[in-house]
Amino acid sequence: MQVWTDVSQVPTAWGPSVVTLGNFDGVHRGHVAVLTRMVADARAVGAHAVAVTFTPHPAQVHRPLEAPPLLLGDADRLELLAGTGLDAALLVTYTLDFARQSPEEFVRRYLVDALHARTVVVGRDVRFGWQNAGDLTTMRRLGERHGFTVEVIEDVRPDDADEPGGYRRWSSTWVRELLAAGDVRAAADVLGRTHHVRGVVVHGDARGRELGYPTANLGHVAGMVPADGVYAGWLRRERRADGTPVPAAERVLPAAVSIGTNPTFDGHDRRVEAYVLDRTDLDLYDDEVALELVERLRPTLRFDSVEALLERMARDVEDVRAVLGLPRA
Ligand SMILES: Cc1cc2nc3c(=O)[nH]c(=O)nc-3n(C[C@H](O)[C@H](O)[C@H](O)COP(=O)(O)O)c2cc1C
Ligand SMILES: Nc1ncnc2c1ncn2[C@@H]1O[C@H](COP(=O)(O)OP(=O)(O)O)[C@@H](O)[C@H]1O
Repeated sequence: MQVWTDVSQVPTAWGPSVVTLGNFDGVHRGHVAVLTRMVADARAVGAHAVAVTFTPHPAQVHRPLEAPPLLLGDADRLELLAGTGLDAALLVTYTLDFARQSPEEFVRRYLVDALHARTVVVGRDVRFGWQNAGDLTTMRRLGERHGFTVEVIEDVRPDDADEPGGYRRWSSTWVRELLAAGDVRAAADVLGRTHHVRGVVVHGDARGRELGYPTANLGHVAGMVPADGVYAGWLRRERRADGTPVPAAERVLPAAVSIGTNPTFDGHDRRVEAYVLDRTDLDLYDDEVALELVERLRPTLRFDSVEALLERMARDVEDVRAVLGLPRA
């Protein structure tokens, strides 16, 4: 998949294209269903499939105080978009200047002149252009003027959509709610994969090693951090600080993940840290790692003594083994 960060980077001879617009935060099952179908349609008519997407999230520009936490960082979002088979993604830097374009200007510059859109795929509730002035009717009118068709995508429903109790459409909002409640299992059902966060390993309070549980502390976490608590998961070593490759057998390691302020030690900062089971020999400092969160085991607790915390951590580790299907120690 080609990635352009500005419309000027689109090759002049690019196209024809089938284009869709969206934030695609989380690249959840609804997004994937729409995008894979769009890719198939584009292939069938010999066109390129392109997604136009934005960074930062428009809500962060227009309503920074109310903007939702993003499920994924840009790198992960692009990687998952690439996985759907898209030929290209145009990652537009979203600024107030960009937002000031009229619906007509945006469509002409981006969809028509640069991407040579033959088909534009949108949801029924699409809004675009300054003050969200453009809607589906506007897009259809612009399509007639500029020679593209508009395809409206209906909700792709979960298989059990007709179950009693009704259904809820797959959405980024739903995933955020589930993560805020710590329900990473249910979030995985909506995402179609295990949720992960990513960061570079930084120095913590140098206590973990003394306790017998060294933990890799994540700095600058990308991706939505779920509710405080202890989680079973996997630590994926993605990039070593010195650029040397990680041996295949050392890439994905079982981990007990702690998210919280370490109240037992009167901590204040919220930490995201992971203990790799049965290892004390790792050096993860400055490595980029992803933490896949499979199941929440318990809330974060304030223990009366370090011994009580250690006893509980030993149990956590056994719970992690059970969740991940690893043999007991
Ligand atoms: C599996 C696991 C469970 C944990 N549970 C708690 C907890 O319930 N309460 C708490 O205060 N700290 C908890 N911690 C965090 C420890 O307090 C923390 O790892 C320790 O203070 C080391 O900090 P450091 O990495 O900054 O050196 C947990 C850590 C792990 C790995
Ligand atoms: N099993 C392990 N899980 C996580 N990190 C480990 C492990 N073994 C060694 N390490 C290394 O030890 C560091 C954590 O040690 P710790 O004493 O908790 O110090 P700090 O919290 O100050 O970084 C990690 O960043 C990593 O480089």
